[in-house]
Amino acid sequence: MFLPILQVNAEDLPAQGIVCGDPRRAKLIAEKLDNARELAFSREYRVFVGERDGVQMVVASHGVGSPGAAVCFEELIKGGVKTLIRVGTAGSYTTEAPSGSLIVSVAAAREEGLTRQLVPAGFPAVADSKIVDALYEIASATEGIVKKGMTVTYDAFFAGVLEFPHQAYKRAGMLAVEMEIAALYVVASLRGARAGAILAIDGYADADLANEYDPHTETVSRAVEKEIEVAIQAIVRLAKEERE
Ligand SMILES: O=P(O)(O)O[C@H]1O[C@H](CO)[C@@H](O)[C@H]1O
Ligand SMILES: O=c1cc[nH]c(=O)[nH]1
Repeated sequence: MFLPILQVNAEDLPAQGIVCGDPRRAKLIAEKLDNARELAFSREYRVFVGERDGVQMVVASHGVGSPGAAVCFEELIKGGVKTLIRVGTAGSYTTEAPSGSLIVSVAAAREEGLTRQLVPAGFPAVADSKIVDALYEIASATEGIVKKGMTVTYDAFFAGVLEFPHQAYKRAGMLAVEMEIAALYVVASLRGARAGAILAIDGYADADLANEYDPHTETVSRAVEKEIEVAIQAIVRLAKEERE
């Protein structure tokens, strides 16, 4: 089966993989695998396959925002991918998770437009608990701050004239905001796949992003490197558990 948007043959896809927003990050992840090869680079979707410790995995970029990302998730799952981990960046809601921290998302508030076109408002966007456990356990063995909790998926990045709901979500104890996890969790639930996500914090969500956003600092790069390795190891562990 040919997947027309990713421009990939389903036969080339293994049963598990990693997704991320940035096509350059997809290349960075693929470079950490053995026998990596690029399958396609169409629109924002750059797709590689490679392996670690005998476990094959796909690595695909999904771009910025839930609608485009959902197209990637849908086609990967249609192509036979059953386990997906998002490796992303996010703005923090708490001083306990400053820039460079890692967050494992157990569930996401559906503050985006895509999933309301797929499921009723009460449908939860939740991670697979085995993926959460694997990510959290592996990440906790690394140096630095690692937290596990709920995150928010929001469409708008730069503020307009309306208030963002960040203060309310902060008071409700949510950890961070990004733009695609709710889509990933809902699409995975609907299509019978399992998903999880790990995020590198690149600043505070209530900062003036138009002036202060910088995801390219040394601190963030180190956290992204770390979360990539955590996600690869989690994929290997989960695939090996499946085989047993
Ligand atoms: O680093 P990625 O995976 O792109 O994730 C975050 O960064 C982008 C915003 O700059 C959004 O896609 C957001 O979800
Ligand atoms: O969506 C995002 C991603 C990174 N940092 C943010 O503040 N927001």
